[in-house]
Amino acid sequence: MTDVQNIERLRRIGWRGEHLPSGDLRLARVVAQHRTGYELHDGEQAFSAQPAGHFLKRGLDPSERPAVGDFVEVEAGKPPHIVRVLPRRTVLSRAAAGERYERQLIAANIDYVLVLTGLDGDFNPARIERYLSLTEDSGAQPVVLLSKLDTRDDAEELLAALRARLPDGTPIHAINGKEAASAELLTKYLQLGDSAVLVGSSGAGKSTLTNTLLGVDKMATNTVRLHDSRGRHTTTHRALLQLPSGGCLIDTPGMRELKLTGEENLDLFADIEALAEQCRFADCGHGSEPGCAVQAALDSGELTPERWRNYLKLRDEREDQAATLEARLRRQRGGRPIDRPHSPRGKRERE
Ligand SMILES: Nc1nc2c(ncn2[C@@H]2O[C@H](COP(=O)(O)OP(=O)(O)OP(=O)(O)O)[C@@H](O)[C@H]2O)c(=O)[nH]1
Ligand SMILES: [Zn+2]
Repeated sequence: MTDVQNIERLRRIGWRGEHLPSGDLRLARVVAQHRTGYELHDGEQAFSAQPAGHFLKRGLDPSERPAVGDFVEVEAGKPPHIVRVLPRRTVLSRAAAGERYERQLIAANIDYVLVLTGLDGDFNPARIERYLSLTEDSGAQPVVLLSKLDTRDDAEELLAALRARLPDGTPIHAINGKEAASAELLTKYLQLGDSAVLVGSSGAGKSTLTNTLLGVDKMATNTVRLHDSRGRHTTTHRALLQLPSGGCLIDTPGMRELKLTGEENLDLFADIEALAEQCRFADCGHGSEPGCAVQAALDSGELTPERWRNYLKLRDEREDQAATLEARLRRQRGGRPIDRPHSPRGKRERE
């Protein structure tokens, strides 16, 4: 049973609701997801749990299953069972890699998405924009982190270029993830009751930074290892850790593919969309049409070709994904998938 005291402890690991579970149910947070089940924490102790049968139903949208960061109701038993996922404050998701369209939850109930990129060969502003587009609908605040500040002398220039490229007000911090003093400035995002998820490609320095923030080599020594049926090691999928500063940090494994879900607005590129609105032709292809505002901005240098290319790439991907999502939803509703009608092309002059 979860009582008022337990609620206070849960607040220390990010719980914001007023909800008290009924009867014998207990409230807990999902801290890790393994192939064989979940690891939960109730603010006092960790314990393992299995999802109730209804979460395993075929065809269930994966986003309806418990994910790291979720607050869940648990029924006592051996093992305990997760019976309900409580409404999420925020949620970060992506489309899973692979043929089939599937929305995959990265983390739930997070306040900040820490987008980590190394200032070494990993540095790639287009990838940062991709991460920021995914973050846009999450409800959480993105924070851009650049690690490996110690590895280059021209970091200031890279930073200035990135600041100019990203929307005003996007927090950007460059750090040496190996040094506590350098990572210290991140504790403002990691106070008691705060939750943050750390994302970035493999090798960006996520584990290094996590260890530095923990102050001990916890990831290396405390990584839960499970044997799968073939006897190989499988490490935890994702894990939520409480840091000395009080906040909870969700570390994610490097994600090779980060597809948009199709629901993004691409707010990051609102200025480009506004530009395109000013072209003489409503359906301007932004090639060699007369009166093209995009070409004019490219010519004047107001818009850089890299940013324009990345916008087109993300926009096309979003559109493809949105069409796939629509078809999938239609199939789920029992209807036949219908191709989206193509809009008639041809030049129409704006009124
Ligand atoms: N010089 C320097 N090296 C760093 C820094 N951060 C990480 N590294 C190094 O970069 C390499 C990769 O770091 P990891 O922390 O393992 O990267 P990761 O993001 O956890 O990678 P995955 O576990 O594959 O997702 C390691 O050799 C780290 O020592 C930094 O700020 N400065
Ligand atoms: Zn145009």
